[in-house]
Amino acid sequence: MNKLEVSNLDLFYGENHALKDISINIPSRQVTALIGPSGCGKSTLLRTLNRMNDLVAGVKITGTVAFEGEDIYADVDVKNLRMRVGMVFQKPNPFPMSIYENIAFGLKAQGVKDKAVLDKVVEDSLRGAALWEEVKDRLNTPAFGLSGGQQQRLCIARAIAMEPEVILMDEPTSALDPIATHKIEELMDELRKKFTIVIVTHSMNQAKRISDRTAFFWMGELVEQGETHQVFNNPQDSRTQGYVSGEFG
Ligand SMILES: Nc1ncnc2c1ncn2[C@@H]1O[C@H](COP(=O)(O)OP(=O)(O)OP(=O)(O)O)[C@@H](O)[C@H]1O
Repeated sequence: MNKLEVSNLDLFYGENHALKDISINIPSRQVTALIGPSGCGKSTLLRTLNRMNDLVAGVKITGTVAFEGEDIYADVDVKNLRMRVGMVFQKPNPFPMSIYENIAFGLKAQGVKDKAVLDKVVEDSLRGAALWEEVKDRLNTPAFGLSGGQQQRLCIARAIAMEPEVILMDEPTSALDPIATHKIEELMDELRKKFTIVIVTHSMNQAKRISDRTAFFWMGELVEQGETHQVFNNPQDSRTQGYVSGEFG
């Protein structure tokens, strides 16, 4: 089943035609990787999936993005959409508060006050992000005291706490060292059991290691998409072939 279906999507930043007639299906509970050279539109596409581009002045979008069959650019509650389609950014961005409060923040904003409920969500989310064991004895200390890799897992835990259906990840490991990157990649195997994941990555090895499907972008076009092993081992388009073999990009 497809969680998201993008059809004939065009996006302009003013005069810049950044996405050209994109159609792509994102299957449930799989990891879909978006790859391609810098500026080809990967992050732009990612941001259209929960309407983050709405925040950019002068953006024009045509085509449809259906989430569970419903067009998210029609009359939808955008706040609710962003809860169901969460996001993890390139640079870890914990809130300037304790580890506990980082996770509890979203629920508290929704009016949840019961300490037992909050405690459980905090623990479950930190376990889900493979961070619990490292932080369980210092939940009330500032999140900024964590390492970069731990901060990124905290941001994943914060996303999980809202029980999203989809998690969008924009180069989530590009600011991390290889060991922290490895931890996040290991975590993906657990996350894909519960969530649909779309990840932008510059690392072809990362896409190969963690994704089920890969889509290759080139100058705003979606050139090729398919099962990851097929896109890397038997690309159909010469531009994909050139990119995955490291000839350019
Ligand atoms: N907020 C914005 N306002 C105007 N133009 C933008 C904005 N964000 C991206 N663009 C332009 O849209 C095009 C696609 O950019 P995008 O960031 O989606 O590419 P990308 O493939 O994610 O690149 P990178 O790998 O470098 O992050 C580029 O020409 C970029 O300059």
